[in-house]
Amino acid sequence: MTSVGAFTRATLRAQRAALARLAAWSLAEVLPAALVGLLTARAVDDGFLAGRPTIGLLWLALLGLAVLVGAAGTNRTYACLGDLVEPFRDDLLRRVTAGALANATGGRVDDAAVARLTHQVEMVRDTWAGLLMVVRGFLFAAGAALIGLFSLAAPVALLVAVPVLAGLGLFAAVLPAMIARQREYVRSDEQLGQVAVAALAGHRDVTVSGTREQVTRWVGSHIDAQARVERRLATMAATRGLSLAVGGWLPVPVVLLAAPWLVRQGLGPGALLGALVYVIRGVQPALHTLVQGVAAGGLRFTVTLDRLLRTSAPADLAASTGSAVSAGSAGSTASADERAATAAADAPARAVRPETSALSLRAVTFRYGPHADPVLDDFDLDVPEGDHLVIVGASGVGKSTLASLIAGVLRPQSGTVHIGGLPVAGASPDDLARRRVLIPQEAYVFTGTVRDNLRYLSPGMTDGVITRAAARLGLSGLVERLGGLDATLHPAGLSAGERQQVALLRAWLAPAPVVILDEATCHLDPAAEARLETAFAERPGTLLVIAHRVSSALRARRVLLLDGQRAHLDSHQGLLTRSAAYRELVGYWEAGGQPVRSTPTRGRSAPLPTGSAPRSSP
Ligand SMILES: Nc1ncnc2c1ncn2[C@@H]1O[C@H](COP(=O)(O)OP(=O)(O)OP(=O)(O)O)[C@@H](O)[C@H]1O
Repeated sequence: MTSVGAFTRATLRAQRAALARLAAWSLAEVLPAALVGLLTARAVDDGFLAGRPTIGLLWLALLGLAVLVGAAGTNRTYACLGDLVEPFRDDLLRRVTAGALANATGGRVDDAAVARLTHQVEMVRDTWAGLLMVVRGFLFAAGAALIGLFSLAAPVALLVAVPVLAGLGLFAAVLPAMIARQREYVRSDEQLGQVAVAALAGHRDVTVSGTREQVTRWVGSHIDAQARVERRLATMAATRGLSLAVGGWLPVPVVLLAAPWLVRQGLGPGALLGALVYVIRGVQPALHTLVQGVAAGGLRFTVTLDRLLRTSAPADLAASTGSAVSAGSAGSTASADERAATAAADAPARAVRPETSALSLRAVTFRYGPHADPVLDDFDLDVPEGDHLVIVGASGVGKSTLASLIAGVLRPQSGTVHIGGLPVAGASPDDLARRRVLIPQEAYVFTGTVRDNLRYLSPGMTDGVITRAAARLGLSGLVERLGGLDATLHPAGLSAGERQQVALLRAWLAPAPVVILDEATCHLDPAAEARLETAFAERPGTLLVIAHRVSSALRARRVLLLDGQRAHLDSHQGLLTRSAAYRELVGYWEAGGQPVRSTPTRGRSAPLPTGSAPRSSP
């Protein structure tokens, strides 16, 4: 990848002629700065102090002429700046566009990314222009002042040069740390933005699932991090002030303290005044502009250009993927998710990060209120990777509560829950979202395009993958009925079954390897339910189903029966043989009724056997 230094050097080399023109007009611009001290000294020593005010005024008139030449120079430097900056912007834009094309997946360019990058290019162009003017201004203005000072009084020039160089050295020494802090700032600013957008976009889910407190903590931790970074940045600003004090202000007392000695060396009062004018009007503002300009725009320029060059390096990308433009070949995060989903849609037998799909609950106790009976009491459960577990039990026994505890939507009062080795307590919403998707009985859809509803858990998913997944789940007809991916979906216009199918397709596309269906097919007919459940069982990862019909239990590898007093884990056949409660439950189902809870009291759940063999593909 091209570095910021290499890119700017190459740009400057390619624009030598424009740089030479800028330098020539800059010389004209700094003419007054070079002459101001000399002409002031002449006006005072040869004119006003010598009793010849006309001569003094003539010297000042000459200074006025120099100011006019300087103004013309300033005017022309801006025209030259355009010649330097516009080709720089064009180069960068070309590079960014080429990078976006190379990053395109499935023939689609990420429009939002291109818009963001283009905006950043404009920002880099502006800061580049500012930086050129600041550095050029310092070199010419401070150079002119020091040359003027030298020709007026060489010893004063030497006295001034020492603190100026010390101030510059101090600034140069802290510059790398400043760049690092600025980079940290940009990164944490971006992260906070992403977190805020995620929290805002999901506020309905957050409210519905009662996770407001966790999300508030999560956003709050990013705000605190941002505040810490800003404080560190402010400390750097203080160091900047120190270098300005040394380089810009120290020369004044140095010259004043040395004044008696300078006068003894034969320096007239006019020359002394002229020397101070060079320091106060020339060196000091030049240094101030340099330090402030480099610290603000320069740091932004370096950090933003660095990020642009990193994110839009078509050559590097082509090298890493073997092809500059090839469907599904780019190395971005979105395309990685897409590859996972493509694998899920096209080759269900292939594993999607199965190492993250095992579940375990240890000594979990949960109650809804401090004085309520525990819904789960000292409860243990192990679900191995790739399992297909159906949870059954009477209404109100705690099946949805268990699903919410596994998903991290509820937190137990005691005990631990792990998904793929990750402790659910304290996991961020992002971490949880990467591992599990929970579809409740009342599916969540929102007003927006069908595509946005389906990509809600997998942003960046291409239409091709969505269409293939819909076909795989037998939901192409639904997508067509809804008017296609571009059509706007109005939740009120959908039946409960259609809402469930949208949510199921969305869950299928999600990168999470653990899928929890909490009566998520209860509004579908048995045939549709069977088709969708079978498809989810073939999806790589672990599947948990809270059963609505006995047929779900027949399809599962294992069945977990919650009966209030005990929990039983076995195959459907095994439970039929061994558990009277299960036989009763199946009897209710077969009679077309809803099982009701028969045992209101709860005791310690029986320790459950921990199945170990992974589910095999049917
Ligand atoms: N938010 C809540 N506040 C207080 N109690 C609750 C809450 N949600 C559920 N409960 C109670 O917790 C117990 C378990 O409820 P849960 O919904 O987990 O059972 P379930 O087995 O999923 O029932 P169903 O099959 O009817 O959905 C029930 O007694 C229920 O009334």
